[in-house]
Amino acid sequence: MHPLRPGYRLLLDFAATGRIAPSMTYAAISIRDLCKTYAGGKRALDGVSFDVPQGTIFGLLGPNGAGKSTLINILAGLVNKTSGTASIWGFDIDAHPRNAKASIGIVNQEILFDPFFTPVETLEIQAGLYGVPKSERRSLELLRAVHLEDKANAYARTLSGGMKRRLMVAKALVHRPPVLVLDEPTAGVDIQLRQQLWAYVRELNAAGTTVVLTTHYLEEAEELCDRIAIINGGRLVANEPTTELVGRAQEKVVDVTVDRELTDTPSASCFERVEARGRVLSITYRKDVANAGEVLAAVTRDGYGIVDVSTKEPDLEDVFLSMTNSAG
Ligand SMILES: Nc1ncnc2c1ncn2[C@@H]1O[C@H](COP(=O)(O)OP(=O)(O)OP(=O)(O)O)[C@@H](O)[C@H]1O
Repeated sequence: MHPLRPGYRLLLDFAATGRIAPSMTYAAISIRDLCKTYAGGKRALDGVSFDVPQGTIFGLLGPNGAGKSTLINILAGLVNKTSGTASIWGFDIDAHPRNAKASIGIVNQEILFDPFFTPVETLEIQAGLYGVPKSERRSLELLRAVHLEDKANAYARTLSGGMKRRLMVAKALVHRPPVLVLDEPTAGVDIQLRQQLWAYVRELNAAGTTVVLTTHYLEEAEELCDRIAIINGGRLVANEPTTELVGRAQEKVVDVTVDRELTDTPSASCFERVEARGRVLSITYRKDVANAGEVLAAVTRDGYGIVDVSTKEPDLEDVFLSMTNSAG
């Protein structure tokens, strides 16, 4: 038996199977009534409660200053909460801080590592900090996974910004945490690298890792995340499957091309707004007030023939703005 730290015993189970054993009994992360008031009196979190289900890619969204980093830093053990509870992989962060820490890998917004170590040394040192035995380290495998194998022996200070960020991801994974948190991982990363990073996130998730990410790229959250929570001003304003959240945007736009130049702009009580350009009418309506058939019928009532119709589904940006505005 290895002289293991308590947290590492847990990790051996993951290492033995090569997969993270799912359990139906607890959420990957569970947060209840979490509050944080900073020393100066700023209330950054105000009674936040939610669960991150195991096996999901979970998006945590919110405008600048919403409290996302505060929440992640509490999970990481870097910020002390004022009240409430949080557990990671079933381990309460107060009662079992070591096991809780061993269960999570966090990629912070800031790039943090010693510029004089090489990537492979950086990962070996991190593995040492987590008590991962030498025989179970996989520094080169991780560097390959984040496309840095050819930089394994370069000084970290010579890496580009995108490479450093990928090294941060590899560093967060050395102890095989079942939960990976990425705090704004793609800020300042170009499109190609971003796609590589997301492809790797999807791979990790497919192998069983629960992923939590904060991002300002709403369309990415929409594309990647199974479920999205939105915080604003320290409060949770939404926590739903992505499809339901998007479905909650009530406004819909239908572009109608008519059979002749528009001489006047048709109006109807079911239209929220109308814009006319040449032969095209862009009509905004509320899904809870009217349907597309009623909107089109109103256009033909005005004597226009319809040549073409296209609709635009609301994206997360619309939902996000309407929710954060109404909560504010
Ligand atoms: N150490 C601190 N002391 C005092 N106030 C703080 C401290 N850290 C954060 N805050 C304040 O708490 C609030 C929440 O900040 P936090 O960094 O958690 O937000 P965020 O959602 O992560 O924002 P961003 O997307 O800009 O990183 C902000 O008003 C911030 O100014």
